[in-house]
Amino acid sequence: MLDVALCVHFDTFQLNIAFTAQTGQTTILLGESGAGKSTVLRLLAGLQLPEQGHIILDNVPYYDSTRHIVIPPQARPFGYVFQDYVLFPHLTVFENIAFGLRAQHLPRSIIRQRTGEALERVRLGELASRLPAQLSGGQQQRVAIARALALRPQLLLLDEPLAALDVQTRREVRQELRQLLREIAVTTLFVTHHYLDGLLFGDQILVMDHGQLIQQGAQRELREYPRSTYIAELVGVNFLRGRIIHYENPTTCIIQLPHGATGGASTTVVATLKDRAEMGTALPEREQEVFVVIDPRSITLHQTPPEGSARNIFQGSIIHILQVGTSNGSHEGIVRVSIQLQQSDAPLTAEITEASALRMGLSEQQTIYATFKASEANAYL
Ligand SMILES: Nc1ncnc2c1ncn2[C@@H]1O[C@H](COP(=O)(O)OP(=O)(O)OP(=O)(O)O)[C@@H](O)[C@H]1O
Repeated sequence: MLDVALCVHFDTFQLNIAFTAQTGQTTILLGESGAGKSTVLRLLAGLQLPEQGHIILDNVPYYDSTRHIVIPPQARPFGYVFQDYVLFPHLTVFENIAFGLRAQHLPRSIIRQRTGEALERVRLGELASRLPAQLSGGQQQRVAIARALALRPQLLLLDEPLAALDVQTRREVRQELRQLLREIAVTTLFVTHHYLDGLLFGDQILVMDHGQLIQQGAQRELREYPRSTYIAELVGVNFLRGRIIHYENPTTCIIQLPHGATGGASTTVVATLKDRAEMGTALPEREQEVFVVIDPRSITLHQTPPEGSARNIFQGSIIHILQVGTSNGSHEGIVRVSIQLQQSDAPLTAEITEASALRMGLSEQQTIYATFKASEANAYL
């Protein structure tokens, strides 16, 4: 197991993070630029020293402030793949990969064997004598990974491994990398600001903001129970906060949304306490603050005041309409329609098919009604 606790500060930036990861698991470190993700990798690699904490991998301490243990970077069995790969331009692919092994003064036969293995592992055997400038971005990334793997690391640190690639290559390399990480089964910490990477790679996702861990869990937990607007935006769901003012029955409650900063009138949402309905968890007190999540696919749009069974009806105007590709398993185009609600400051986003958007003739600034059922609004503590 990897057991990490790190504390450091620079001027006004304070980093404070603790987590564990199972051996062989990939952990995604997700956060905006400046959240402190690369600092965590540098601290782990020993390129920077924390002020306090510990780094313990499979019961071996590499840093422990209370026991005064500081193992230097070169003695840590950690492979580090930098964001821009940092390949030596004058060395061939083979020599780039062999570099770390040569630095360890290993016998030539061992260097040849391990470099060969790493080349095969990333399927670059045929390009061994090329220079980095003669490789595509995706191939350069594989050289950087092979260089780390040749050292047989027990922990792999990947800093935004897909960031330097264009969109198309990124898509292809993402799949390749996923396969590779599965095959090598080395404990991996994968830094990214792309939620999609988290979805594909992460056994667990750690979300960082301003040097702190703001949520931790599997992707499903983040999507179903986001604990901040930032996470909800990353995973693409609607997120509201409010107070329970009334219970209609033990699982359905009415939630008062706060008055918005720009003076929007407060309003209410009828929601379901999903955990209570499914797992019988305790009933939150009245006046208790809760979060509410609504999947954008559960929101229906209407041009005129709707009639029907939906308990939640909001009027608003369309802020923007965004094409987001096709839905799973179908070739139908999907659009996300963001609405500024009249009754509240919270925006609401609906995901509908392109065909329905066209049929309704949706355009920005247009007045629209959004509805969703109480059973589609999930409230949780
Ligand atoms: N050695 C240092 N001295 C002073 N400030 C630093 C140092 N290293 C990092 N910082 C600051 O710490 C904060 C976190 O930086 P870090 O590079 O870890 O963020 P990040 O989440 O990896 O962002 P990005 O994705 O842009 O690389 C930033 O505000 C940065 O300016």
